[in-house]
Amino acid sequence: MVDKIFEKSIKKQFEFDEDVASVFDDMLSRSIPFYKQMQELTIEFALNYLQKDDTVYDLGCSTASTLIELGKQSNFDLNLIGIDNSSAMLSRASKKCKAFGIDIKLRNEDLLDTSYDNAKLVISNYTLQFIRPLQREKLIKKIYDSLKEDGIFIFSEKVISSNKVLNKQCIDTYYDFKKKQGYSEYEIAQKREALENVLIPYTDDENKKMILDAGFSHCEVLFKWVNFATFIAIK
Ligand SMILES: C[S@@+](CC[C@H](N)C(=O)[O-])C[C@H]1O[C@@H](n2cnc3c(N)ncnc32)[C@H](O)[C@@H]1O
Ligand SMILES: O=C(O)C(=O)C[C@]1(C(=O)O)C=C[C@@H](O)C=C1
Repeated sequence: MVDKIFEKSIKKQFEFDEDVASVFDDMLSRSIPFYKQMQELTIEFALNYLQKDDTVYDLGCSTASTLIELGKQSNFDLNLIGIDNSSAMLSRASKKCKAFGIDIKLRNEDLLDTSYDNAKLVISNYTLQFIRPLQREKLIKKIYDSLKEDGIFIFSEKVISSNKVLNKQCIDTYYDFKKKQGYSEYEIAQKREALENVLIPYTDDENKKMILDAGFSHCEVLFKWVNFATFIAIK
């Protein structure tokens, strides 16, 4: 279904409810520049590290697109686990898993309250930005602790620049991208307002610092378009 959520006046903050879930795949493909390419890179790099029966978590898996694609592209069995606290997202994820015949354990849990064990790889694309900063640091530590010794964490985030002028240019360029994807100025403004204080982006350096502070030995940017970045961290 086509994303028309912000065509009408919205009075509440952004949430991953039934309305958003029903258009989510279209929303992501039109709101995140190079979303498909970022997902392909996530999978390509994931497969560099994975072996038969490894455990992979996708934190904030939404409709399970990434795990389904990973399951399709892997030549061996993996223990795939998707976690999300939106039942609307997970009911779509479950239908897609059945349709594609991919075995994924879907867990309806809050990322902050659950535990992850024996992970070889943790993926979290465009989800940490929705976790409050103090909780976010704790979550990263939990991810670090859950990873095996040679574990990998791949994550993507909307980012900001610490240079005010450049930051404004990045936001303008992003809104031009959205206009080219068919979103009106009104829809863009409405969504910006709904996301205020809900989506809290860090700079690239803040993301890297948070990762290294948690104990990871290495972190770098794998892919970046203006204000959207994919990082890889090595335990
Ligand atoms: C932008 S979407 C992620 C997109 C997805 N990773 C992908 O690449 O298709 C963010 C997801 O995180 C979930 N989420 C946000 N906060 C959460 C939390 N505290 N616990 C569990 N899931 C959460 C939302 O329900 C939503 O499905
Ligand atoms: O549309 C925006 O302004 C965005 O920031 C895109 C974004 C994201 O980065 O997660 C915001 C909310 C939706 O989950 C989909 C995409």
